Amino acid sequence: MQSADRSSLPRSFRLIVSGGGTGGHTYPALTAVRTLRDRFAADGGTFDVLWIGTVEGLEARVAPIEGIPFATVVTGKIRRAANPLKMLSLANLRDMARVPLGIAQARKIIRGFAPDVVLATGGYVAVPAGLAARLCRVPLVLHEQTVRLGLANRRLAGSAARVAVSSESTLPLLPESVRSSAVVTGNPVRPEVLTGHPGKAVAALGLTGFDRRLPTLYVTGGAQGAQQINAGVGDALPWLLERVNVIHQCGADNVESMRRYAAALPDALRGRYHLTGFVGSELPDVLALADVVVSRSGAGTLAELTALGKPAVFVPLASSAGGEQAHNARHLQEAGAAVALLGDFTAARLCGALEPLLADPARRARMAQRARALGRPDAADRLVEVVLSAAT
Ligand SMILES: CC(=O)N[C@H]1[C@@H](OP(=O)(O)OP(=O)(O)OC[C@H]2O[C@@H](n3ccc(=O)[nH]c3=O)[C@H](O)[C@@H]2O)O[C@H](CO)[C@@H](O)[C@@H]1O
Repeated sequence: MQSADRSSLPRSFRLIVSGGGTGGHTYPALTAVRTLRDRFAADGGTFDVLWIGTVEGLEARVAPIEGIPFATVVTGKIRRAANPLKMLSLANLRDMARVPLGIAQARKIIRGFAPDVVLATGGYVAVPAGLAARLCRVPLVLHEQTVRLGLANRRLAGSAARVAVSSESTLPLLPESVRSSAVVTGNPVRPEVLTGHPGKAVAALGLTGFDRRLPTLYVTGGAQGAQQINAGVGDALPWLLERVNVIHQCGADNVESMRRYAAALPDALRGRYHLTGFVGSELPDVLALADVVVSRSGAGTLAELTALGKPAVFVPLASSAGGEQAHNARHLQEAGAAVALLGDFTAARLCGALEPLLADPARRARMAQRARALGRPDAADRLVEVVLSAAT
């Protein structure tokens, strides 16, 4: 894939970025900030940035680690319901009432910082920040990770100067008024995710019991872990560990319950199983070590696995907005880039999907190649071009 054409940079640029809650919204924002920072540093220009997030979102932990100044606003979590009347629950009404306060807080922050552009990457916090950008007449750029616009971006689309989307298939789904300003950038992936080293994962995680003659499977349920995947993998462990080493990211709250599966394993197999709540800075190395991945099909994970070219078995979260994860998984399956386990998930179905992949390295290689063809390693460059071009 061709890399994005680079425009010449202004002498200085001030950006407010807002988005977060989960990794899916936080990491694209972080990657865009880092990309701009690097480009201005290389060019000798000045780049100032401020992140507007919530106290409880992942962004509140990520921004300080990266040295990004961080300001908080309150916001409301709007809970979806099939019946519109149920949207008027007490919790929703209380949360909706918090949005105007969040807008007022964000407006004050934007006035004080005077950014050239506000970039919003979704999540509840993006709503007050995006609406305040419009009130302050600052150009607003939206980035959407998923195929269908998320709730926050749907609310903000009418206020945006530019909308950056991750997939061509999003374009026909956009409101007509937004389509003309939309650009397909892809979903930015943190660069370090692409440069992991298998040997470092072995050393960092102490995988001394792994049998290096066998392939390695990485199981991930997203940052919180997925109980559905955990139960299926737990039941399948004796079968799996005869054929593959397993790194299982199960969510911090699920480690104790998963330990009982490990305890029941024969001694000969136990060393091939590594259980962890969350994979932190060693994620790139774990991905590099993995020959096959079993995962939820959230947009962030998908962007990473396609950029790397990893054969995957997806177990979509059935309750994701508009069935978005099932749509993602199906899309990759149709391209021959993954297997999608839609509907009931059982250990037997998981083993059935994995068996041909574990047994046949050539089959894995073909799937990896098709996955890589869907990856967009230059998405961050493309997104920052859109951000820079939105400045008036
Ligand atoms: C439950 C829900 O609403 N999920 C949505 C959420 O996904 P969510 O943020 O939960 O999941 P994503 O797959 O988008 O991103 C997860 C990110 O966390 C990282 N990670 C995960 C586990 C771990 O141990 N360490 C780690 O670093 C992954 O590598 C990835 O970068 O936002 C996505 C993007 O809008 C949507 O597509 C998902 O449907």
